[in-house]
Formats: sequence, structure tokens, C-alpha cells
Amino acid sequence: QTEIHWWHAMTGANNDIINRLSEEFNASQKDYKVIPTYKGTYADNMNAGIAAFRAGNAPHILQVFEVGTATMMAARGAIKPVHEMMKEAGEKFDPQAYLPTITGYYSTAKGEMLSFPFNSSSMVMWVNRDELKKAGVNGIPKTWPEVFDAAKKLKAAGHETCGFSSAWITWAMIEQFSAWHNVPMGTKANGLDGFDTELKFNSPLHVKHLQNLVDLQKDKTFDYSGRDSRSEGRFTSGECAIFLNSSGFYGNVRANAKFDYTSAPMPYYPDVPGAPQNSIIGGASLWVMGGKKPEEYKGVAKFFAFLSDTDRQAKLHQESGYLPITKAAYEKTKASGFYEKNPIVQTPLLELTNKEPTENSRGLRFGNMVQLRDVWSEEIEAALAGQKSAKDALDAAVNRGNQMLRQFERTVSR
Ligand SMILES: O=P(O)(O)OC[C@H](O)CO
Repeated sequence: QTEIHWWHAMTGANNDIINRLSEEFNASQKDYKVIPTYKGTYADNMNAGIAAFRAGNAPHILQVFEVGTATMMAARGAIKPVHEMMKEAGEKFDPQAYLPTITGYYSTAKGEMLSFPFNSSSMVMWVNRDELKKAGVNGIPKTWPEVFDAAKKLKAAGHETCGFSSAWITWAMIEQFSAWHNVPMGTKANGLDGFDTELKFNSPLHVKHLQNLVDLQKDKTFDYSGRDSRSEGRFTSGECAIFLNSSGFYGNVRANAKFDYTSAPMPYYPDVPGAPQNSIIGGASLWVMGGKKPEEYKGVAKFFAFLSDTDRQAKLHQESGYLPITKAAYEKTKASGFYEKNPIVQTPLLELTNKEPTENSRGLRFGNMVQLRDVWSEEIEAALAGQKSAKDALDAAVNRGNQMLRQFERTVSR
């Protein structure tokens, strides 16, 4: 039996899904055994995979979050392009079967799929309806000013440590925020049209938004929840009744929240013309590592074909809140009337397709993005702590980020 090692970053309900998929695949045939291993956060997992490649013992499959895409693409030799592997393995593979909004992220300009889309998400606003009602908030807030008002009421009604909050601070307040308001995060369609891109997210709108968060942080009407999603339990525990996080949070919400919850589109500023625009995808894809034996690639290809099966995809989407990866899985879910009964799962799809994407909302691809996020978070944290003005923090985030982008450009052109 040929072993296929799969390193991932999924916890809780999503970890259960990874284990189940591996077991099902292993039971479905005798030649290959998929062995999943949890390696920590997305950033930890990616770093572990890259370090292992250098040491000559990389896993076959590495789950990498969307912001690692440019780095993986540039890592020639370290990766085996998925379209190439599927072809060599003779596995049935039709790139047209997958949703283009998702595959576009993971493909070359020529449309060649480099990594396999697995758990794509978008960001939504998770809401605790019971607490909103208790605080006297009528309906679900749609705009940022409405969220701020609701958060003040929640605070007054007993949510002293958290009026509202968000996981993934930069994903929420810079990346998704820019797309949702149709303002550029950077030039060159946010890097999708070339690595020679420059960051632009220190506009008056971005500064105004960060300033609002800084003001509200003072008495915890907004309370910071960190750079990734490790504090998402603040929603399921009931502490924060409004919480921006991935749509892929659904499984954990269902398993842990003991209240009436739902998801709603991200808030927007109503005075911004055209807002809301459309959201962008997040989550992760599966990269196949380079330097493995043909027999091992055959097994990986078989596993990807197994994952693409319509029923399996539909189930994955419906259970996890991640997006359906194939058109067939989406159509099947829609035709079954699932979304009418489970609107929570439809929210990210409605956001992604809210309007035809523009240069500002097709997505993003910045080199060194994992490190960029840390620098941006550091600056936002300084502003939230009152050490810098919102404007200075965003100017610094942009300037430091641009330097890192130039460094990345030099590395890839070598
Ligand atoms: O929680 P996920 O898996 O949807 O990922 C969220 C962000 O896109 C990670 O960069």
C-alpha cells in the first residue's frame, strides 16, 4: 500500500470531516492510504510543509490558506501543478467542472489549475439572535453604523467584554472590506495581474473605518480577537453576539452554540457609492508537493477525483459552510431546496455573486502575504492600543508592505 500524507490545519468539526474523508477513501480502495495530520494553524502548517520540503520529507498534500497562494506559485520545484499531475496519472479531470470564481484563484493566467480547491469560504457576519433580541436590537444590522449601534445596545445589556468582534482582523477589515466597498487594496487588480503591485489601503475610507474600531475598542464595544480564528469560541460561548468569521465556521457553530444563530452578509458603509460590491474567497486549497514518485502522484490524483464527486462535494458544502467546489454540487444543493431551509449556507454565495466583480473585487494575490498579514496586524494592533493614529498605522502598514512586495519581486525574478 502506498501512503499519502496530508498535512492540514483543521480543528473541531472541520477536522472530523478531514478524518472521515480519509477513512472513506481508504475503505473505497486497497492501493493507497491517505494519512491526515493536523499541523497547527494555517501559517504553522504552511511553514512546516515548506521546511519539510527543504529537508526532503514533505507530505504529498499540503493544505495552504488562500494568502499563501503567491508564495506557493513562486516555489518552483517545490510543487507539482495539479493539472499536470492529473494528466500524467490519467485521472478523469475536467477543469470546467469547478466554479471559476474559486479556480481562478488557484490557476495561472492560462487557466492551468496549480492547486486543488478544497475548502473555499467567504467571510460572513455571525449573529446571536437571542442576545440581539434581549438587547432590544430589531432585525439584523446591515451597515457598519447599524452594527456599532447594535454593539452599544449589546454592551449595555450585559455584553461588557464584547459588543462585536471579528476573527482574522486583516481579512475582515482590510481584504474583504476593500472588495466589499469596491476600493483597491493594491494596484494591478490587487496583485492578480502581476507581482509588481503597490498597496493602497490607506485611503480615507480605510482610515475612517479603522478609526471607528479604535474608538469603539476603548470601552470594548468592539473588542479585538486576534490575527486568525483561534478566538472564534467567543461567538459560540455567547460572549460576542456579533462576530465576523469564515462561512466555514458553520460546523463548529452548529456543534457548540446553544442559542438561535444565523449568518448575514458583512456590513458596509451606506455612503460609499455601489457598496456592497462582492466579497472574495478565503479558506484553503490543496497543494501537491514536488519530488514524489509517480505511483504516489497516482494515489493523490485518485484522491482528488474522489473529493470531486458531486454527492461528496454537496455534503461537504452543506455540512461545513465551505463553498461547493464543483458546479454540479452547487446545482444539486440548489435544486434540492437546501438553501431555503438553510440560508446560513447560502450567505457566502450571495456575497460572492452580489455584483459582477471589478478590478477591486476579483480577489488578491500578494507575494509574502503571510508575512504581510502579520505586519498589517501589528500596525492595526498599535492603533487599537492607542499607540498610533489610524492614519499612521495604515500608512505604515502600506509602506512596510510595499517594501516586502519589492523583496518578493526580487526573489521571484532571480
Ligand atoms: O477560516 P477559513 O478556512 O475560511 O479561512 C479564513 C481565511 O481565508 C484564511 O486566510
